[in-house]
Amino acid sequence: MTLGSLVTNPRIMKALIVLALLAYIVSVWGNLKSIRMVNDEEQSKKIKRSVEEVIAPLWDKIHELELGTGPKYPPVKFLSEKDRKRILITGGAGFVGSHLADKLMMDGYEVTVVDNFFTGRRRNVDHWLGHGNFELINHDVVEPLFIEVDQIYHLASPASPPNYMYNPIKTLKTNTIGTLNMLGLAKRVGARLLFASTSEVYGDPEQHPQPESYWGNVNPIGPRACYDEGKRVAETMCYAYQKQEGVDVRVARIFNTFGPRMHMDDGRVVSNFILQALQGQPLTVYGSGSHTRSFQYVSDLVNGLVALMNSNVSSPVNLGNPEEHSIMEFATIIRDLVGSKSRIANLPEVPDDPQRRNPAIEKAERLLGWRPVVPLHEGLNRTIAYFRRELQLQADEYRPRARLARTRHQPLHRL
Ligand SMILES: O=c1ccn([C@@H]2O[C@H](COP(=O)(O)OP(=O)(O)O[C@H]3OC[C@@H](O)[C@H](O)[C@H]3O)[C@@H](O)[C@H]2O)c(=O)[nH]1
Repeated sequence: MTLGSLVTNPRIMKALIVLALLAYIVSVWGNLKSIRMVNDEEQSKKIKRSVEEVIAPLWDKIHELELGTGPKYPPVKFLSEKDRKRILITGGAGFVGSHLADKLMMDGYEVTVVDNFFTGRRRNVDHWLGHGNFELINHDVVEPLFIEVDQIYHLASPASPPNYMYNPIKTLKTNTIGTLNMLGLAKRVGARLLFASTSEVYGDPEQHPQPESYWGNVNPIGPRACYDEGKRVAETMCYAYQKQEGVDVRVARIFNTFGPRMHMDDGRVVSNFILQALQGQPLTVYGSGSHTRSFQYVSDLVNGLVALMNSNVSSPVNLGNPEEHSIMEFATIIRDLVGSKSRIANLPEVPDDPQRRNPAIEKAERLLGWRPVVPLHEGLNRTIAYFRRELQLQADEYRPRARLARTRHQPLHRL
């Protein structure tokens, strides 16, 4: 059969056309496949690149941790096992408690902070989180606590008048049931307990300055009674446990204290005046402003608490700075230090407000070798700097306002 006859044969011709078509399809499919393979390769390279970008910082972090260059803590002294006491601070995330935690941590002790975060804040102690000597427990002292410790600083309680008056029953429970629970713990584990009492046990004092021997002048049914009487009965409990159960107790009567980490809007006079001066608001003086207070800086107080805890003085000791000012003087001092043009506004006086307060500190000087050393202006400047920073940090989120007391003449005047 010749080639010509093959081409002219229609059946063979059809078969040749089908074959040619098949060959074409196969070649097109082959080309497509090779194009797809090139795309796939590029895609997987891209994915690999972006995964590397995400993972790289994690590798750096792991490397950092391996080298021990992770979170940086303030320098901590090394103490041998024998000297490294286990210390509990109730209310340790609060204003005074967190400064005390700093000191005890830096001195090398094992510190357990217990707080219910009613007025305490996690960020006051978050620079210690993760440290081997530090533990933070979210717990309310109104419930019993079972841990092993050598010393207990029992500070848990709201301290600013608007805060402690906000829920008087809770303030009473914290100072009574809470103190019973902590004394029970001290008894069980043989720990020494220091109770943070207050100058408010002297009420509106008729003796001036106030020595520890003064019994006070407290209205037992007034608006401040939940705190004043709560603290007074807590002192009674300490000495009952000492007498009946042999618990080793210390009682610090703490006078007005200020410093960084005070709540900006907790309603105390220092925080109110600084905030008002920084925001150009009127400084609110309750009554004529002739009543007096004596203010100590927080680091002085912390040194006093530690000296008292480690002393052999078990009767109450005043801790305060005897430099006394009228509230009106105090308003002008703060306004001048802030450099503010705020005016001073006199509001109605608050009920049962103690008229004069000044600590007699001879006992602390004689028996503890302690006296306050930070001058008022220096402490105020540090506190003002802290409030300025806080206001900047919070500028985008929320504008704190000074909190005003409830007065005899409700509602409060508009300023
Ligand atoms: O805006 C304000 C706030 C307060 N004040 C006055 O300033 C004085 C001090 O008031 P604070 O609220 O700071 O503190 P107080 O002295 O009343 O109570 C304090 O006493 C000692 C501690 O135990 C407690 O921290 C707290 O109860 C009071 O006379 C108060 O009436 C003002 O005039 N204007």
